[in-house]
Amino acid sequence: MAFLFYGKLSNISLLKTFSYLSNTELILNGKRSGILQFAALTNTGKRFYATEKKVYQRTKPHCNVGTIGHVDHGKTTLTAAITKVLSDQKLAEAKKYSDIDNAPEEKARGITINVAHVEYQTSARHYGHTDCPGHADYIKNMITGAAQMDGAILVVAATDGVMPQTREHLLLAKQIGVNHIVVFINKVDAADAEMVELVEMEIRELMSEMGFDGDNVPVISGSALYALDGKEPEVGSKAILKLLDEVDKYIPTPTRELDKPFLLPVEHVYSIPGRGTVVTGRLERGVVKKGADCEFVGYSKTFKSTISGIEMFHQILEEAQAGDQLGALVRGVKRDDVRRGMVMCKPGSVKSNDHVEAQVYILNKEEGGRSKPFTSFIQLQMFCRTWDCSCQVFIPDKEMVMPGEDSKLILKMIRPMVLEQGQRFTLRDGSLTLGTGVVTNVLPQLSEQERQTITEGKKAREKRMATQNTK
Ligand SMILES: Nc1nc2c(ncn2[C@@H]2O[C@H](COP(=O)(O)OP(=O)(O)OP(=O)(O)O)[C@@H](O)[C@H]2O)c(=O)[nH]1
Ligand SMILES: [Mg+2]
Repeated sequence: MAFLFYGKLSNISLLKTFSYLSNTELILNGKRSGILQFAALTNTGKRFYATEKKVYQRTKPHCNVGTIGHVDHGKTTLTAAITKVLSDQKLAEAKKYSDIDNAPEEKARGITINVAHVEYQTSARHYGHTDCPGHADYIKNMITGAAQMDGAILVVAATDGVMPQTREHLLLAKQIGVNHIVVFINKVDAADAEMVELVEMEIRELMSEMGFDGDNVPVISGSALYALDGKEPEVGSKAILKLLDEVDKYIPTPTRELDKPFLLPVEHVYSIPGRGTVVTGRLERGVVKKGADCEFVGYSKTFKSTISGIEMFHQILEEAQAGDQLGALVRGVKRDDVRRGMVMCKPGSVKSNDHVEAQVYILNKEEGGRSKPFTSFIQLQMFCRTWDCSCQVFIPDKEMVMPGEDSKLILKMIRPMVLEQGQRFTLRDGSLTLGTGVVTNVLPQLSEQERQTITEGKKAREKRMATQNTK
């Protein structure tokens, strides 16, 4: 943030010399007062300074990427090098290594993640780029979607080749649906050509083994350090530009949520005398028009209706877009037919389900989680969109999950709800948040008998808890 002006507010004439001030952030007596408005300034007589605040201009498609890979392979150096090389073309602000590595803390659902968000552009796109300082931060960031990646740059040092965290990050990326990965073989200044070739073969093989298109993934080799230091452009800055070119081409621009069939998780249901039933919520995706057919799905029910009116802030709309908080008047639906947690969507566009595979990060005690591990068959409450539902947990590939670990889990729910691949959720045990996760696979629906077993398990558990409390 550029420091522009410091003075007394009574001195308005001085302010006017800064014609671009209407686009600046005002800090009054140390407190941020939002975007500067001339009208708000007159006669306050307080000391202030104004700083420039950049406004995001949507001129290019946006895409979120990040660097992943083994410790010390050069993820942060590469991030800094990208901003350096692009700043020479006025497409980024150069960030120093230390600016990136001192990542600020971010809270994502009770979990603290150190994550640096860097911004840059190529001629084709605008990028948000995530770099984390440590392995644990990568794991948490990827699972919670703190900065959801549309694609990633896998950094592999030519001096080391594939290492345990190279595998782990790739596996996690595959698991949570980051399918487009561009590889950067780094540190070629410290390895011979033969070595670089071997590492490329190794990484292609590993990626194929994990279900990526190993034969065709773009692999670029270079030296992030040389690019950052402005040395030997062939392996330095030119390699970075080649990498960015491949990122532009290989990682698809995410489809805009507006292009998808509409979906609204129901928050509240009201009955308005003389008019009918109104459901409210935030439109998660798509565009909804007055007169459109809709379907309600959730809590084992599915039924159709028509949207006869849309309102936002007590004003009537013809059409609402993803992101809008709206109320929809629905024809022929009784108040008791709909409840919070159902979704209102384009007919046939989603299904409910009660059995999923997920990748979950379990909070440790400091993050507000449990202090003890848990094993299969534990009953938890799953919170997702506007609903919550009891579920039974299975750990498919280990005995128990420790706090602070991530794990694959199978979740069986007491009743079918709308669940989709890529959806994020929280697991809670009473008032304790146990973990956060992402649905990686929707599995075949449970049989009635299986669901009954979970219901009985839940009742038995509640009874046990009740007797424990009365003792
Ligand atoms: N020779 C050489 N060294 C490099 C290159 N890129 C990075 N390094 C060095 O490798 C070390 C680790 O680089 P970082 O960028 O911190 O690696 P990182 O992957 O971010 O490491 P973590 O965040 O700790 O996982 C540093 O000492 C860098 O200077 C390169 O292209 N060539
Ligand atoms: Mg780093």
